[in-house]
Amino acid sequence: MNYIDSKSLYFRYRNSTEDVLKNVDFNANKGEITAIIGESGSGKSTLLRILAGLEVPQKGELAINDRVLIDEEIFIPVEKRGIGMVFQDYALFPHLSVEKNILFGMNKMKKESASKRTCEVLDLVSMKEFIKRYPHELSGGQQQRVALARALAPKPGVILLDEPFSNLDANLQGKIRNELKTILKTSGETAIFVSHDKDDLEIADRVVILNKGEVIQTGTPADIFENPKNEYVRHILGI
Ligand SMILES: Nc1ncnc2c1ncn2[C@@H]1O[C@H](COP(=O)(O)OP(=O)(O)OP(=O)(O)O)[C@@H](O)[C@H]1O
Repeated sequence: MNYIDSKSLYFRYRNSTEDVLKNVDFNANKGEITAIIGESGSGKSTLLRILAGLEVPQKGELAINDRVLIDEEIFIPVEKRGIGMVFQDYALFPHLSVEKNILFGMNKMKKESASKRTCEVLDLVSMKEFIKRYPHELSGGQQQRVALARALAPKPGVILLDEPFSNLDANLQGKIRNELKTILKTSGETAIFVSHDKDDLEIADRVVILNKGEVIQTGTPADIFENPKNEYVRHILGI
């Protein structure tokens, strides 16, 4: 069975008459990086929000590591899923230092272990010397790494990233992309990220292409580049 296993997800926003996700099956293997890619409005962020527990699908099933999070009877809310999240704007607490931002997510852990883990994750993202700084004293790329460290700190098993590269300038994007891959692979987390940029696919083990709320194609980046299913996929890949 897949580490993340979802079946027939349907989702519609409350004030809308249209399904934003239609019959979406989404799977991911343990320790792999999956990219969700598609045009603006195709439902990428909505799918990520459903995996996180921030939105409730009208229909469908979701299990992570054999634990049912959504089915006809069960809905496990966001705070009980233990999933790490990194949002577009990094969402660091501005009034807390880097250290306190990271400790925040480990409030149930013993102080000593939490401090040790904070150093460990800051080391992983090469930000150890910034431990006492505040978010406004960091560049966009550094804030992104702190946000990543915060999400990784409790060892969540699954980490979700919404457009992790979109706020960085083009020069930085390539560098951070490769760093992110190394960090995620070192941590062993199963990672899902949303993107609209085909260049981001180079760090993915698997790709899921969405169009108008439907999964059009899934596979390794090489598979998809070699055998694009239709014109839409070609368009997304820029080929
Ligand atoms: N809160 C909301 N209420 C109603 N409709 C919404 C809401 N949020 C998003 N939508 C609609 O749902 C659809 C999918 O949105 P979503 O944000 O998931 O797309 P996306 O692929 O992530 O887009 P982008 O690349 O622009 O971020 C869009 O048509 C959008 O207008």
